[in-house]
Amino acid sequence: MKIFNVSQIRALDAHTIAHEPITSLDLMERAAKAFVCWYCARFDHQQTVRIFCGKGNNGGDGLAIARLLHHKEYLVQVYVVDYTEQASDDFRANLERMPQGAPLHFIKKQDELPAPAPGTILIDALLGSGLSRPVEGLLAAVIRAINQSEATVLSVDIASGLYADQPNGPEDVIVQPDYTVTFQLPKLAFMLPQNNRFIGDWQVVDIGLSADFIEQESTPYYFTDAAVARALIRPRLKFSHKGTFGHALLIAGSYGKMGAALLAGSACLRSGVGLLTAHVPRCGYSIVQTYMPEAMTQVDPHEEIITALPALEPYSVVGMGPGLGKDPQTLRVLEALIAQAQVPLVLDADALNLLAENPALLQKLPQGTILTPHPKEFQRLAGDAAHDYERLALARRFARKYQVVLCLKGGHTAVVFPDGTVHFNATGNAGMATGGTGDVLTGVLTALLAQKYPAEQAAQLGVYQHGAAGDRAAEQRTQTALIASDVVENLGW
Ligand SMILES: NC(=O)C1=CN([C@@H]2O[C@H](COP(=O)(O)OP(=O)(O)OC[C@H]3O[C@@H](n4cnc5c(N)ncnc54)[C@H](O)[C@@H]3O)[C@@H](O)[C@H]2O)[C@@H](O)CC1
Ligand SMILES: [K+]
Repeated sequence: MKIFNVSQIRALDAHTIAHEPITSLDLMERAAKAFVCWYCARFDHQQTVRIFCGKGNNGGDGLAIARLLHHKEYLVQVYVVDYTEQASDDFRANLERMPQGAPLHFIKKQDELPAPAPGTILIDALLGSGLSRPVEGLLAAVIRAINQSEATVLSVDIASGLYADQPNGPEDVIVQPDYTVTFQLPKLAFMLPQNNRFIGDWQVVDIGLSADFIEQESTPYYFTDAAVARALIRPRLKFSHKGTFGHALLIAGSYGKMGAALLAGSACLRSGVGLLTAHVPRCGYSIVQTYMPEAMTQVDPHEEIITALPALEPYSVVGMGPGLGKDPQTLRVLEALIAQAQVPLVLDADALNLLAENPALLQKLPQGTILTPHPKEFQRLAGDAAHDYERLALARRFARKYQVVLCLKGGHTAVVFPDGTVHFNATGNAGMATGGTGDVLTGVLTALLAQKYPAEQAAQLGVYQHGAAGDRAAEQRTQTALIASDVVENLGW
């Protein structure tokens, strides 16, 4: 799925209106119906709905939603926030369509706001993607009141006050919804952690905007949902043998951190690899042999850390990083690996920290390398960013410059390709913010590269499946109780 900026969204609306063709008013009606369909599947007639409308097209949506819910005999109260003389044509048209007897109120001053009523649902249709400046005055007062109420808050298209494709200021007044129901395509703002409070649980509803336009319009931003991920999966053919699925080498672990090697190794085994060899310090020998009988174990000469690179000939991919530590001898191994590898690499955790401390190595990374930093590791690699939009720009430059695939881990992990395109991931949950889940991801990616998935697709599919396994694990155990080995147990596609 593509993610468009605001001017592309406007062009998409205009193209649909001109070429379907459809009037903008009918398109608004379609959007309102899609919202109402989503709403009626979740909320019953008992709950009063208060709909707050601005005077642009987002407000027009709100009026149309109010009319449709009123006809369905929901208990609707409509509040038009009358902060300006100007109003969009489709807002006016929907105001005229408002049925006689529908409870319609105009708010011109803050003291005309309704008193909070527990148990109501608030629909926020004040401002949508047309936001062009910080919210002030009466609108800001209404947004503050919405945020202070204890009601369930639903934003139409996007939270009022939130920019769809650029950073807000720290003082901006923005609705904090429980849900955002957005039209046709997700917005870039939904992908970024800094907007956490202003998104809620977001859902896309289809309003039939031009598929041709969406297909042809180019964008650097994409969303990897179930359909995209499914299309990436390669079937395991009947006459395949273990050689078909590659032989992975995993260099991981140190004294006290063998768990990281086990998590990465077991995830690799559960992700379809043909053969796995784990290269671990001597202290890890019986640990690995006992916990992962399916893996072969190669021991390092050193008791506690990795100090030697094994011969690379047998392997179709090398994963390095989980639980390594940053000993200078381990750095030598990373240098040798980067110099000698003729196969793709997955570098994670301390391998990334070693890279950050020795940036000359970045230039030498082999084609098809995948790096999997969390935000702190990325900061060490690429430097500071003032906000998430800047971090994203930094990530795109970094991936282009070093021709690597970057998995910037987070709520919607950003998989950045060497061409600078960004593929945000749909799956995963906050239960996965716990030690070891990153090691699991390293194992999954290593297995996919072993199976000859190109690095871009390995990263996109691996990140998706890792998150999907985490979602299944959270369903079984709750997010609170989820641990990294539950993610391994739930891998599989
Ligand atoms: N164009 C279309 O065909 C469709 C538009 N739709 C809706 O239309 C929305 C976009 O509508 P608009 O472009 O009319 O814009 P909005 O409804 O988001 O905003 C209305 C107007 O408010 C003004 N404004 C911007 N920032 C402001 C601020 N901080 N304080 C006060 N006023 C401010 C601007 O002049 C803007 O045009 C979408 O989010 C969506 O909800 C949907 O009906 C689907 C179809
Ligand atoms: K809104």
